[in-house]
Amino acid sequence: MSRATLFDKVWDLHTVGTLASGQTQLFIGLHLIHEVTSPQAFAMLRERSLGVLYPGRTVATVDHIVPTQSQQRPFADTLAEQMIRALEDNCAEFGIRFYNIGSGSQGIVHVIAPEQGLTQPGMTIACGDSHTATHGAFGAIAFGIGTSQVRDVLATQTLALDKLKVRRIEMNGSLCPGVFAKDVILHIIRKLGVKAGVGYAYEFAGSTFEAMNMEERMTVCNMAIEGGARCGYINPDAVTYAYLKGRDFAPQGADWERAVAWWENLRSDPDAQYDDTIHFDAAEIAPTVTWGITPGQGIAVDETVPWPEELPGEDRPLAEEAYRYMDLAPGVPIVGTKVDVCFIGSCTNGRLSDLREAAKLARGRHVAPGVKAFVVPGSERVKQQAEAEGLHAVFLEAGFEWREPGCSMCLAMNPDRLEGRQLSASSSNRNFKGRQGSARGRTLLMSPAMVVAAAVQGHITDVRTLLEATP
Ligand SMILES: CC(C)[C@H](C(=O)O)[C@@H](O)C(=O)O
Ligand code: SF4
Repeated sequence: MSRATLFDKVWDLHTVGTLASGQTQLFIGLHLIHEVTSPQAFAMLRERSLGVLYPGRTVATVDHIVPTQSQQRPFADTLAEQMIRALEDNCAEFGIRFYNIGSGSQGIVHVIAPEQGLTQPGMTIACGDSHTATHGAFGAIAFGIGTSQVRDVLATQTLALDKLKVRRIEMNGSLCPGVFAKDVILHIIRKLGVKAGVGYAYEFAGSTFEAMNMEERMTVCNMAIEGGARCGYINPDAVTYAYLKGRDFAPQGADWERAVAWWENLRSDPDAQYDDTIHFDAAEIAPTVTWGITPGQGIAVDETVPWPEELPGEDRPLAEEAYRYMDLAPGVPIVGTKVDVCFIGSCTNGRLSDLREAAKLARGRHVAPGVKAFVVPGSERVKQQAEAEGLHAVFLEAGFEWREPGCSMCLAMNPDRLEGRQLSASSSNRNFKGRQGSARGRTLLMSPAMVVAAAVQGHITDVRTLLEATP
């Protein structure tokens, strides 16, 4: 198998057969489920009197609907209570491992699987959730699926799929101070657009990604879908293996050596054929922030909101819609935009290294008057580790709230919501209209460090100006 990409190799190794439709029947190694997209799938199984074929290959957690303040049961929200009950019942009935609240391992699905070593190189991973590409950071082929496909995986452990093309996104060089993995992916999406990846898997390659730790790689792969790519991945390397070694579900002893040799074998060949290759230079990336209503409407923090004439013709109608919705005028600097709410968390930036970066900047500073700022760890383990390091104390002292793990205000299927026209500085991945709970609420996406900068200044701030003053 020379001249093959990791994507090709993993796809071929998991191909059960070709269906009459021409689609591939693909075996799914790991299936992750949460409370939002699974109940109907289980209902469909029951309707057809089907069971779960390999219950050991499905792992469940609860994340979207969990309150991040009082988690006392029954939840105040009866719909949320019903959803968690349904998951509890389904997992009990079908013998599926469930990381429930208080288990010590609950959290956002894309945070908990990697931290337990469930996510491994060369796997096929599916989840009824569009940000499943996060797991591609390990060199897995991981993608989001719909509820009827969740049913298919439960019943057959396979999916009927069309093979994707592969685009290599090569970035080389070091990131400038104040520039993080989040800025890298916001920059890529800004340059390529939110639809460019449709029909593609994105392979992120080059020295910039090689220099990233696993959590940074997850941040990048997490947002592949925001660039239209259903799946994004990075070839596994020594960084991947060092992260995985010793985790709960990682291979042990002699199996470990065998696994590493196998994973190495799955890396894209040096002369692999790609359907497309795009080059970026890391040095050209500045702290990046979105000004509009898609993750592609981003600018460097020291730029002004773009004029329609500066944008390609096809992007102008959406820009007009965004000026109106966001109440931001073209030509105006984004720095200085007043913020109401500052949110650090989500499957993009709710991991320990994100909280460490944020705490570094928050230390010795205070949230500006009138700003509500809160930190939501991505999982119970992240919370526990952060507390062991004293990060929670740094945040609390700086005037941030310190919450229980969950998706929280990333999409506001829980009590954490914007109100009215509030504007949020958010470390999450989507800035769609109404995304954070209020039909007219506004979201600016940025790195956790930029969220802290906004929180302490009360307005969008170039994090580099604070870094210079950070001891
Ligand atoms: C609720 C879920 C299906 C949804 C997704 O697919 O991504 C959510 O996680 C999101 O981020 O919008
Ligand atoms: S944190 Fe946000 S993006 Fe991630 S799974 Fe939850 S709702 Fe979706």
